Amino acid sequence: MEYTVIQLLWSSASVLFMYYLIDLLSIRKHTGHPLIGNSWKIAPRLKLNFDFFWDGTRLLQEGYQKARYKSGTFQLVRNQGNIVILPASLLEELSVLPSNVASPHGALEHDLLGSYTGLNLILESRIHHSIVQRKLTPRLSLLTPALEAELRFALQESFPKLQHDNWAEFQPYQIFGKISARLTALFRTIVILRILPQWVHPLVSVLLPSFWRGRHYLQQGKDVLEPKIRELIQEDHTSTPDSFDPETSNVLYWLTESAKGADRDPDTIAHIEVLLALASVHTTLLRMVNVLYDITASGHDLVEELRDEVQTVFNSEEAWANPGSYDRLYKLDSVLRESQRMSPPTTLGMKRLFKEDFTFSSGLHMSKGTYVCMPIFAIENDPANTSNPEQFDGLRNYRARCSVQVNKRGDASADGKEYLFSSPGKTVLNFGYGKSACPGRFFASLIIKMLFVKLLTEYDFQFLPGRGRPSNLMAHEFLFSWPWEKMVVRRRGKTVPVP
Ligand code: HEM
Repeated sequence: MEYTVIQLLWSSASVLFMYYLIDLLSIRKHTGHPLIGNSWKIAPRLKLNFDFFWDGTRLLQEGYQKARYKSGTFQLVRNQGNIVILPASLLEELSVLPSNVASPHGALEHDLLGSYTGLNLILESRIHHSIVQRKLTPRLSLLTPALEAELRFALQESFPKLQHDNWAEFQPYQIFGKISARLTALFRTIVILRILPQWVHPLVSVLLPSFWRGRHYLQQGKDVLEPKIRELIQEDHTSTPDSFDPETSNVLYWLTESAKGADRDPDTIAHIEVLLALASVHTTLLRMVNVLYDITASGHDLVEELRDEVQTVFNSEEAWANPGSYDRLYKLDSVLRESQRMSPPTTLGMKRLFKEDFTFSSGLHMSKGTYVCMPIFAIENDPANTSNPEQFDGLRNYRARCSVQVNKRGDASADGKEYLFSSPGKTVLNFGYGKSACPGRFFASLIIKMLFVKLLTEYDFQFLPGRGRPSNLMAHEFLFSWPWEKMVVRRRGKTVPVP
């Protein structure tokens, strides 16, 4: 009996040792790209993954600084496999590679642990991208009045008992994220699973409450949406592109209308609708919370400057009736972009999975199956690209935009558009770059501005006594705001008449 136990222990130890050796070999699989953060040469993947989880931003900065003067690439280790970080000089070439060579969705599915979170559907369908690009964005001005009404209602519900001059505690994340709170359960599953080795995912995922909550919300979403989708499929409607109809101007309607072939199925359409909410809600919520923190931390002068801008732009009933007025809030737009520079949803971007071998024009070779990305936070916050990067300067982009207009007066194309929140640039990659850049960025820009027009004109905000700007939390490359952080708010006495 004792002999059997010892034998069992030896066998288990041998299996673990073999696993460790194989793992160690696989860690060094992309020769030619230096491993960053690997002070201990025989560190197991679990430790290297944990280092990245805990200290990712610093490791990426370190790799970026070292790589700039060497081959330009470096490598980090995750449980899901190694990632190769490419230099910014390859941006143009990478961004035009077709998805059968370097797939953004292959990388995203890999990243978000698709099979455990239900996000693998993005690989099978492209409809979520085209809906936002072709149906939502062209209709933004038609949708603006309805969005304003929705926002007014939501704010009334959230801050119901505020009196002028009475400060009240509130939780920005909870209020801004009422609708999104349920879906963040999917994100929690991703973060927890990514700490653990890949082979334990099938077991651990089913033990995570967030996994079941995510599944439950996905199922709940589907249960609510499916009967309506079935009805829409049967009725075979077409929406009117140039007028707003509260019944038909919505994503569900557009999805049903556009879905063809295998996509034209209630389960698939409902799944896509829920995933779209996930793509949009978490990212916009993070921006709303962080812009409020950044504006409050900047102090009275910035707040007043933004209020003056709102007053100047929305100076008449016609201005309020014109959805394009939000596009003229250049100072607020600048704050949004600056806030996203300092606290982006992720510090890595331009993620691609190579589907076949490929050699860049520089001679850099990528073998099939290589996961690549760019250190977008490190690139944007390099002093060579942004002066005083550690300082939040809300009007930085506004001034840059104005100076382009002044210096290139007479050149109609020099409108400084490249400094707008929704404009990706070679060193500003938070929305991606090129043809696969986020199609929802114009919508995000509009709704965040709408919210801040209301907040700035109708409310005053402060941090709790003795507290400064709340810090964000980082896990791997992802940024999170503490959901229960509190601030104080009061209703303003004198307000711009907001409809
Ligand atoms: C501040 C808010 C947002 C940020 C920072 C953001 C960021 C991103 C990024 C980095 C990508 C990947 C681009 C690439 O592969 O190069 C992306 C894709 C996408 N985003 Fe956004 N996004 C935001 C808001 C939204 C909103 C509001 C919507 C929907 C209305 C949306 C819908 C999408 C869709 C459909 C994709 C494409 C996914 C795919 O191709 O599979 N996003 N976004």
